[in-house]
Amino acid sequence: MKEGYLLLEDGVVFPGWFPTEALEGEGEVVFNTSMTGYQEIVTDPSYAGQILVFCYPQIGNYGVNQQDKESERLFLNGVITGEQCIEPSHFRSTNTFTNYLLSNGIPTLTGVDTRVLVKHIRDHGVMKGKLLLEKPLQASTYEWKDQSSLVHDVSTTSYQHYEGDGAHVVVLDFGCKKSILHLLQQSRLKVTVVPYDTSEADIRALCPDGLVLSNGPGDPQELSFLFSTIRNLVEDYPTFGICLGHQLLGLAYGAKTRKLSFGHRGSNHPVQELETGKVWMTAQNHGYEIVPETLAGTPFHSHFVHLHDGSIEGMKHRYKPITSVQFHPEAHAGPTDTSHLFNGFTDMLQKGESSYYAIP
Ligand SMILES: NC(=O)CC[C@H](N)C(=O)O
Repeated sequence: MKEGYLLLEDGVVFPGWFPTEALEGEGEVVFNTSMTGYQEIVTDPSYAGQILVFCYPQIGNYGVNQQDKESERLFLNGVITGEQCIEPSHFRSTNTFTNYLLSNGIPTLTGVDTRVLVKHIRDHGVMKGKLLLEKPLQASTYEWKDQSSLVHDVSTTSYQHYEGDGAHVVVLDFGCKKSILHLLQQSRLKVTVVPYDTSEADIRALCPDGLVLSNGPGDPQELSFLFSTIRNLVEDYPTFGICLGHQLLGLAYGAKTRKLSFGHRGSNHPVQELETGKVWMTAQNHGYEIVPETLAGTPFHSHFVHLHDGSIEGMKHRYKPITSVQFHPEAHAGPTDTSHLFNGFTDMLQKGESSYYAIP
């Protein structure tokens, strides 16, 4: 153990400990309220460039394993916890959480008063932070860089093909979680994952029956060079957008996005489905939202809303088979209550667009 510090961009310092190996790091400091699922969370590529604070005080109790990762590499820039378990207990565990992070080059600070830290972020909004070995100087003496090209760093660089005997779905990979691909494969779909900047002509050449716009890190507005490609494609193919994919759909049709003060990251976010009035518990990990008023000029209806702050959590095209969710129906980590949305999409691909019902 070695003393270490989190310095926030606003100058506030949180002391803690670097366990075994002291790696420094920097990134946007965000928090997740999930009590379990830490391995799925740290392997979600949407956290690229961020320092993640776990609200739940004790992390690592059941170790890490070969099955629960959402990507092969870890893309986040740091992890902050109250306490990390060094003697995990689970029949599948192959390593401690701490060693898993460090062997993947991820800085981690523990022994931090995460309750005060999370309250600070809730009051002042997410901001950049640095994990430092030496007692920090004034925040203004450091350089605070903006992150860019995050999607470029996490997307596949070549086509990935997965055989299946059903319809063919092409996944635009902005940082796709593995469990999204698993759910598509479970429906026996043939799946092709393509780099996020694949041209419209190349995607059409794959003769898809449908498209998935995946989750991914960073500000969706940075991908403005893709908006016309996305719009042209989704006009012709049934599409399901997830999280970043949902935001890109909105932007492609002229809606606007903005940053939430402290984001939605956790496994117990209630959303209401407006057509039925039903409330679902969902897994979430996003820092941006579609500005509700700007949906008015688009052919989309808001389909789900967040019950904490009324933000848009899903939308549906008025007459084309295009739907999207801001939350994560694939869960991992989190509740699987909305996994039926995948079946809705895959059924539509198998049975044809006529099975899509528009909102009157
Ligand atoms: N999980 C995601 O796809 C996140 C989308 C986007 N990067 C956001 O933070 O809002």
